Amino acid sequence: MSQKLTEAYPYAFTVSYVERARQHRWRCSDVTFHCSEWALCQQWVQTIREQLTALTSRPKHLLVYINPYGGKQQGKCIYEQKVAPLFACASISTDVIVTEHANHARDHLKTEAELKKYDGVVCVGGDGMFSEIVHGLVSRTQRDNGVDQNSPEEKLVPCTLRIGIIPAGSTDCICYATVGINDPVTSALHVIVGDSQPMDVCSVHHNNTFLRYSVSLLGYGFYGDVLADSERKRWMGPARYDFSGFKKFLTHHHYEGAVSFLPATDTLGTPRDKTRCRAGYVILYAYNLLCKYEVGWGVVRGKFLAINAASMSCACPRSPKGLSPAAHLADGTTDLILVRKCSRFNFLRHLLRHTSKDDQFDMTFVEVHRVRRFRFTPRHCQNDSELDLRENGKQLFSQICRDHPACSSAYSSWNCDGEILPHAAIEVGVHCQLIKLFARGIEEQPLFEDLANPPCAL
Ligand SMILES: Nc1ncnc2c1ncn2[C@@H]1O[C@H](COP(=O)(O)OP(=O)(O)OP(=O)(O)O)[C@@H](O)[C@H]1O
Repeated sequence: MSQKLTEAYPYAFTVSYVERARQHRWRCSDVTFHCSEWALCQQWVQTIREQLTALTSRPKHLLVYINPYGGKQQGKCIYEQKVAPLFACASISTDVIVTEHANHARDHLKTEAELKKYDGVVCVGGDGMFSEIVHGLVSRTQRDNGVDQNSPEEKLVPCTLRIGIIPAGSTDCICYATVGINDPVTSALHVIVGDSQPMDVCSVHHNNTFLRYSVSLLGYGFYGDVLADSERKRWMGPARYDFSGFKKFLTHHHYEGAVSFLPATDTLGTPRDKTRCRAGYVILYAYNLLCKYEVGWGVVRGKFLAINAASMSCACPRSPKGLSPAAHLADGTTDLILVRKCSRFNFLRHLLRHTSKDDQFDMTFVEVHRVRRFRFTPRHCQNDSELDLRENGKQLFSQICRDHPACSSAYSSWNCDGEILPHAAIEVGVHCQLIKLFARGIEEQPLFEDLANPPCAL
């Protein structure tokens, strides 16, 4: 500003606001206003502050957990350099806990954390860290409300606190699927403006015992085998996923069993829709309303190369379409994808379609159902007690099975959001909108960005 103007307008204040950049990235920008009178300047500042304070959706106190070992071990640095200054600028106060061991955040949330003090919980880390927060928060909410998590039929109580993810992991799939990019500044800005994205959570039980929650992928067969194999090759770093994927593709194991499922009604669309779950997608009908239209359980028996349940698209930078491109984040359903035994060539065609425009479900050996609940029972050894694949029993059991001609590779493992489950026989129920994220879903890229997206002050 020229000196003349500065003399005429000596008082100034600066407003920080969110600006949209390319590929769903958000950035913080500033604009400075100049006034001729001090009183007028003060009036503006006070009015803007009052308006911002009146926005109840914006968090004022946050509990932050940082995993210092996630991804490239940059969590602490990312938070301190990129996120903390933005929270300070937006007058958000924080209590920060740097985790000291795995499950530190989960256990702290479950038992000690004074949740009433906060408007939300933020995790700085990857999908594993997010899963810890979900388990801690959901378990705590059920305990506080006297709900028994071990009962598969129990209706779980939704969590009131929203969860923010500051991506600092290796894959950051959940962040990618709910924001459209894994960028710490963008995620921090979604927290600051108080976005809210509800999300479904699947509960996984075995024999009336709670095992885990899942928000993205439950995979038996191919994806379970790849995870189990890659866990034994941690020393290889991220390359282990490619190595184990290739190895398991060549091994080409199939698994026999029965999948029973409760289909969702067609009012919720189908997994083969061309529409995608985007920001602003609203569930028009409450879960209870839909229940009375449910048809009965279906059963599919056979030999499967893969059984996958995708509660979200599972899109990530490696597979931009994801496992189930039309899956919704918060409609109370999961997309059950059954890949029957087929030739290696056909399985490869199916896998390759995840990276192309072609429909990966348009193949005779693939079927997909949008469901609310499902169960899987492996063909061999259907007695539940025999299905305990916990480490101690696993070696002995697989030895017995290998010795039995019909039982060679009878069991795979379930990959539950990147964790291996100890049982093959499981029962899964989807809990509609059990948690909320500081996100808004992936925004459509508008044709005329300036008109469609008015700026939003911090
Ligand atoms: N202080 C800690 N020391 C060791 N492990 C930790 C600590 N804090 C958290 N963890 C565990 O580290 C695991 C991996 O962390 P995180 O998800 O943040 O990173 P990542 O695995 O690199 O990323 P992604 O899950 O996106 O692939 C989590 O399962 C979490 O339980």
